[in-house]
Amino acid sequence: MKAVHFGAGNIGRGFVGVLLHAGGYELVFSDVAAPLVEAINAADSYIVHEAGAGGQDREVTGFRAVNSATNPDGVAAEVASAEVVTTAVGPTILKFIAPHVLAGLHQRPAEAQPLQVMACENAVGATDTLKAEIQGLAGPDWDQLQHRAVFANTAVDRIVPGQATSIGIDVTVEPFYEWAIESGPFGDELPHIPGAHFVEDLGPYIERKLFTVNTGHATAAYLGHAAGLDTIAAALADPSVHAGVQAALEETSALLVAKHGFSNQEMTDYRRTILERFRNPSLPDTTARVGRQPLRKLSAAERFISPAAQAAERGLPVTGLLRAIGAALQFDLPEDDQSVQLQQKLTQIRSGELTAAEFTAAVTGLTQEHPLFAQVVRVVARQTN
Ligand SMILES: NC(=O)c1ccc[n+]([C@@H]2O[C@H](COP(=O)([O-])OP(=O)(O)OC[C@H]3O[C@@H](n4cnc5c(N)ncnc54)[C@H](O)[C@@H]3O)[C@@H](O)[C@H]2O)c1
Ligand SMILES: O=P(O)(O)OC[C@@H](O)[C@@H](O)[C@H](O)[C@H](O)CO
Repeated sequence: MKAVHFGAGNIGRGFVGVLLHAGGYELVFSDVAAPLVEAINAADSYIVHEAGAGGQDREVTGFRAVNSATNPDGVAAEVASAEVVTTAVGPTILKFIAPHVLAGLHQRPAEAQPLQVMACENAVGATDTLKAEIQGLAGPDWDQLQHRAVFANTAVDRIVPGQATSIGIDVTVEPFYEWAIESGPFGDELPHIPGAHFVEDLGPYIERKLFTVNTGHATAAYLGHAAGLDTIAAALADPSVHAGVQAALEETSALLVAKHGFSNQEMTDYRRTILERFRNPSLPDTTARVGRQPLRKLSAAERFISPAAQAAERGLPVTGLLRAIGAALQFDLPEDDQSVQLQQKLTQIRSGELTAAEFTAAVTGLTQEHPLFAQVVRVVARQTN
């Protein structure tokens, strides 16, 4: 059995790769970073260090890497003969993966078992996004190709911070992980991934993950950064940041209870576990990494606006989420392109070239009629006065 995994970065090697290896798949990483591809091909094994209570070292073997920028034909051939394709590249990169999967489907024998495709990104319906990109590129050929693959959405959870270059392709991760995968698309042929759990309805799982782990994480990052703190652990040790994270998460929990029927106790326990994970002293994680790409994080389907919009529609409180959104606007990091773009837009508001309402509509996708719109406009106006 072979799995092609796009994106040999932190979560690719430290989570998806290690579980696919444990499931018995031969691993083919595909990436565009030439030094990384070379380093993977120069190694016979790498170690995933689980840092923290109960953590173990796990060895991954049986892998190689193909550079999709310089060898797209090689990647297509690997996809054509694989059982599984996974991605961990970031939701905005999926459109660049689509041509490679499509080329592989073209070459795949029509009688082969359908390729099992799963995008492992922090986004609702990431595999659907990838499928739509592939289908769009295929055009009329899709009628004939669509039977050659099945597409399942997933929710992945494991904190994998930025890695020290000194450890090569080894990866330091937290011991905790969760991988929930939609079962329906596979019929009786589930992929063999030990530790993953297959669920009929992924909706509650992905929203609970994105609106708790990622909302809490991003709130800690933005409030922490605004307070001049560089690590997530330091941010959570600050009473004001901690209170801000608690407030935002109590609001998203209230939404998840109302929408998906989780119990209050379940959500209290889930939040407690997550805060302990964020504080893991063995896992240095930075406000820069967790806050990366603030424009993505402030977009409509993401960890702040989506839960806040849904809460506002139900008349639930959003004060904590609005404070987090205000802190996100202060994320000013020259090495992060989206932070630079965000600060440029805020400068345009200060100079009168853009209004707070125009900014809110463009960045969050909210319309003027939405019950959250005016509240976000006020936050933006406060940050730019
Ligand atoms: N790190 C985490 O804690 C974590 C946890 C859960 C989910 N995720 C999600 O996993 C995804 C990846 O995050 P990460 O932290 O591993 O990032 P990362 O930057 O460490 O890894 C991304 C990799 O994708 C590669 N890449 C970029 N463009 C590519 C392309 N066109 N083709 C192939 N490879 C390409 C990059 O070179 C890099 O190696 C994101 O969607 C993230 O939200 C991350
Ligand atoms: O990867 P992002 O940029 O969507 O979010 C940053 C972190 O919150 C994220 O990578 C978490 O570490 C991860 O989602 C934990 O499962």
